[in-house]
Parts: sequence; C-alpha cells; structure tokens
Amino acid sequence: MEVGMQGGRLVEPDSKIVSPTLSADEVSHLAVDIGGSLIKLVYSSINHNSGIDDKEKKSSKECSVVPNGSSNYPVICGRLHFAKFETSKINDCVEFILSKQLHRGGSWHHETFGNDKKAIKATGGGAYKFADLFKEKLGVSLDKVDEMDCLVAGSNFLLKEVHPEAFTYIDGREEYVQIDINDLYPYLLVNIGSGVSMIKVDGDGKFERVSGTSVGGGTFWGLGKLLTKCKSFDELLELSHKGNNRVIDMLVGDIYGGTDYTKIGLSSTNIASSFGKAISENKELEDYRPEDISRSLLRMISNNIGQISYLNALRFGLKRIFFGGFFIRGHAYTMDTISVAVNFWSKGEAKAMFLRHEGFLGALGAFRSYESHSFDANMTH
Ligand SMILES: Nc1ncnc2c1ncn2[C@@H]1O[C@H](COP(=O)(O)OP(=O)(O)OP(=O)(O)O)[C@@H](O)[C@H]1O
Ligand SMILES: CC(C)(CO)[C@@H](O)C(=O)NCCC(=O)O
Repeated sequence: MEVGMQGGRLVEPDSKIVSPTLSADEVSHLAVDIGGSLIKLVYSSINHNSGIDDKEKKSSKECSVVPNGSSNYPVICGRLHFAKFETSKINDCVEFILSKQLHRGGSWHHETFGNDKKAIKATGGGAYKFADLFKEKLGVSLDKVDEMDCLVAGSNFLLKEVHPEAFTYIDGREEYVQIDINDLYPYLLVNIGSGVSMIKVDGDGKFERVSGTSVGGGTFWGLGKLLTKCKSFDELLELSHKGNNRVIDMLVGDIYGGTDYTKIGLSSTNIASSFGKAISENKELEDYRPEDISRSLLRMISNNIGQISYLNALRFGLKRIFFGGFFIRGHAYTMDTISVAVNFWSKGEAKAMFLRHEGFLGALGAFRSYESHSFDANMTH
C-alpha cells in the first residue's frame, strides 16, 4: 500500500536536499507500531527527481492515495509505504526490514547533523517488549512514542490531509465523507485492535482516552480460532461471509414465538442473546458449521463495540465516531453491524465512519513524530 506524501515537508522552490548517499526513490524514514496482534510499518521513499509518476503509480500493486491540499511550493516528492506482519512472526518483520534496509533510512541527514542515526520511531506495547530484539538483530534503538498520541496524530493527519479517507457504510454502500477541517473536532476515535480504545479527540494533541474494552479484535480472532479451527484471520473472516448467525444466536422471535416486542422497540429478528441458541439445542460444537460460528462471533463483537462506542459518544455529546484498527479490515459485515448498532442506539443521531487506512493510525502517528524532531528541520534545511 502506498501513499503519495505531502506531510508538510515543503521546501522553498529552489532549495535542494543534497545527499551523496541517496539515489532516486530511496527509503528515508521508518516508523513501527508493534501491537498485540500485528506489527505495522510505515516508511517513506523519496524521489529527488520528479513527482509520483503515473507509470510508477500504475505499477504499484498496492493502494495508493494522494493527500489533499495543494501548495505553491514544490513538495519533496515522497511516497509512504505500508506493511504489516503478525506480531507472533516478528522475525519475518525483521527480515523484511533487513532485506529492504529500512533501518538505514534517514541516516543520511543524521550523519550530516550528528544525531543518533540508529533510532527509529516506535509505538505500541511492542516498542517496549521488543526493544532488545531490534537492537540485537538490527542494531537500532526504538525511540518510543506514546500509543494514544500516535493514534490521534495518525487519525488527525488522515482526516485533514488525505482525501478521500473517511466513509460511511450504509445499506451495503460506502460513501465518502467530506471533512471540513475547521469543523472536525470534537470526535470519538474508536481503535479496534486486539483490544479497543475509545478516545475523545478535541484537536491536535488534545485528547482523552475515555473508555476501552478488552472484547475486541483479539477476542474475535482468538475465540474464532478455538471454535472453528481456522488457521488464519482471513480464513475466519472469509467464513463469516457464508454463515448465518441465526443458527446460533437466540432471536427475540425465538423467545416471543415469532412476534416482535414492539413495546421496547425490538423486532422478532433482533438478536436477544448472542450464541443463546446453543444452550437449548442438544448439539456439540462439531454440529455447528464454522461459517455460522464465525458470523455470530463477528456480529456479537462488532455489535458490542458499536454499542459501547455510541454510549461514549452520548456521554460527551459527540456526533461523529471514526472507527480504525485492523479488526475492521474493510469487511462489509463488520462495518454494517457497527453502523447499524450506532444508528440503532442513537436513533440516527450519531454517525459511524470508517477510515481507509484503518490499521495504520498508530504507525502513521509515529512516522509523523519525526517531524517534531530533527526530520522536518533537516528536510527543509
Ligand atoms: N492478518 C491478520 N492477522 C491477525 N489478525 C488480524 C489480521 N488482519 C486483521 N486482524 C485483526 O486485527 C486485530 C489487530 O488489529 P491492530 O493491528 O489494529 O491492533 P494491535 O495493534 O495488534 O492491537 P493493540 O493495539 O490492542 O495492541 C487482530 O486482533 C485481528 O482481529
Ligand atoms: C492495552 C491497549 C491500549 C494496547 O494497545 C489495547 O489493547 C486496549 O485498548 N485494550 C483495552 C483495554 C481496556 O480498556 O479494557
């Protein structure tokens, strides 16, 4: 996945970055977000000669978006690259970094300016847990950046600079949302990773983590793995496409003899109890199709997160809720369930929106933190 980058690194029209060691399209900076389930990398390459040329864009196998915003200044042509690895396979990640020499990026100006050339920005719990491993295998230190700071910085960057980034998912249709950057705050950011963080965002660097839940993406993947014997997250997600949650979930109609419970606003098809049917049937786990289990699980977790998110939005009078994190994976059923939950509980008052770069908020935030240090100053030097 790639992103053309503006990122605020503007240079005066005639200024040049001179580096004897850089060739065109060389990696300049790397940031990592090491979470409970996944490691996310964001790195930039700089092309000194031209803008992002069309041929190159077309040849890219991965998604590419160009940030919004025009400038009268030539922008240092850069491209953001995204990659992810399972945290349990951290050695693959290390291999990838080594093979592309990503950890060497940025050393050109660091050498010039005498900074610590062997530190990369890192966020997530793994920035602590795996610091020794990075030092040992790559010879780099991890310059730790707070996870919540990074999530918010990444989200604000995407919402302000990258269009189209946020979209609603209603009745099976994605619709991109025009963001008015003068009317962006406050909003609720719900990051669904292994666990879930809910953050009230009031501005750049102005936020409060107002809630969270341990029932998140790790729960879906962990329980799903145990219950279906799936070998990968993608397989589990794929199964959910073909499943029917009504086989396992107890519906209002199952309890009310097929009728709605109109008085409290529940229709016969609403879920009364997730997985509730399993208690009344003389069935073993093997008697259920993995597809149905996956679907019920996905529904249960997405619905629960949607509901808690709405309650927190209500607590603070927030109308906009942006959902990020790799649990979402642009998956239709997940987004639909979350959207319906938010819409249902808020009676249409609050809106669920999703971010295209969902799982990369933290890594992007860490990447952006180079700017506040030497990166920006040196780049514009
Ligand atoms: N290929 C994959 N392998 C494993 N999990 C995946 C994959 N793709 C999506 N997921 C889902 O995404 C979740 C991880 O999301 P994300 O990377 O945003 O969080 P994290 O940083 O690992 O977690 P935390 O922030 O809680 O430490 C997993 O728990 C799983 O539900
Ligand atoms: C612990 C973190 C922040 C690590 O990313 C995340 O997994 C999370 O927000 N978990 C939910 C914890 C809770 O608030 O109950």
